[in-house]
Amino acid sequence: MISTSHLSRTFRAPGGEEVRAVRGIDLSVAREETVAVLGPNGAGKSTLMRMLSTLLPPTGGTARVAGFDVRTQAPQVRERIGYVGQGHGAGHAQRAVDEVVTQGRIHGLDRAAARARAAELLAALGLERLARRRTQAMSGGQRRRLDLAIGLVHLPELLFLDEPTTGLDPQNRDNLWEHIIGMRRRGGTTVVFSTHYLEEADRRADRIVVVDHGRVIADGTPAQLKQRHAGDRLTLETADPASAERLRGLVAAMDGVGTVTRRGAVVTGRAADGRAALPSAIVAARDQGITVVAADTRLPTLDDVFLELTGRSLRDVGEDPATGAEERGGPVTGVKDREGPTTCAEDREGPTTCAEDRGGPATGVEGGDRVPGQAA
Ligand SMILES: Nc1ncnc2c1ncn2[C@@H]1O[C@H](COP(=O)(O)OP(=O)(O)OP(=O)(O)O)[C@@H](O)[C@H]1O
Repeated sequence: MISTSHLSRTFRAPGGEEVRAVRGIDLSVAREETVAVLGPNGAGKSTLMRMLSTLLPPTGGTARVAGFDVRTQAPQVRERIGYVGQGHGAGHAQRAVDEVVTQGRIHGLDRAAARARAAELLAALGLERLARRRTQAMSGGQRRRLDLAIGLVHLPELLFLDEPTTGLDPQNRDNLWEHIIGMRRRGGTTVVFSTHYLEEADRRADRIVVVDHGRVIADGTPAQLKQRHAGDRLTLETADPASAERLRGLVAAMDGVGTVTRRGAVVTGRAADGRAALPSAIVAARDQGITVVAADTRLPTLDDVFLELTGRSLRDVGEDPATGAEERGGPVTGVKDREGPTTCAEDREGPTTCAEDRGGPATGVEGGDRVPGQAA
């Protein structure tokens, strides 16, 4: 469904400085796969997805999406994909339901089908009661859900979702995923999404691609990545820091154990097989007269993988999914500052013309992050 070769994108910042946002990515995604793209802020995730969605022309390499070249066959690609970016896709003045119906009509649905589909989506995303509200009077989280309805209206073969659940409360996250899973089941939709919520990637993705500094640094199923890059976690607690320091030395010398650290009276380490290493560590401690007061081994999490790969924890840059974000009110769903001013003449029924100040001319709705009139 997606195949890229050395795909690259370099931006030229106003001072002439080159920003190599994506540096030669080779990626393939099979039909019906759900792939999460993870990476720290500024890693190149959005740039990659925007190139694959034809919103941004690559400056190097090639990409084929749904069988077509993103550079030379953009209209064919657009007919087959849905893209929900980080900016708002909805306009300002229309009522929510009309936004979705209009987009459905652009994609070739007749009025009745577009209305039926809009009603289904608004219900699935918890917007039923807001269907007649004007978008400018909706909260950030409500608009985010409307953006998703707009991106899903034409049942695309391939769906790109750039941080789709940022700004949604836990219930709406679940509603959204239930809807996506239903689409997948019914129509075999392929899904590529980025997220800062590792737990979401772990739970929803068949495969995870970790991007950093514009390159793919890991690619595999969640289980493979945990196995390859993290190893089991060992934790042993002693009665005091001095004995913990002695225990740290013992554990570090054990076969199949690495990265052993101590904090206070607690020693932690990585083990290829935690269940085998834990009893050995306890026996080694006992033989040296060290009392272990608590011991534990657990499977690695994606956070461990991420830390191992990038030296950073995604918890530092993402938000806690459990807290929900609608009430926070921050511009989590807005277009990022660095996008700078984008001039777009938006004509909802016709083609959209945009001039992107830094990235050269684009044919997409840059500011609104909507793939324009695919089926027009
Ligand atoms: N239009 C632009 N002009 C100049 N630099 C840009 C532009 N768009 C993106 N960049 C730069 O390219 C790099 C990759 O940005 P990108 O938005 O792809 O990262 P990301 O992984 O999606 O980050 P985030 O998690 O914060 O959304 C960053 O250094 C960013 O500042």
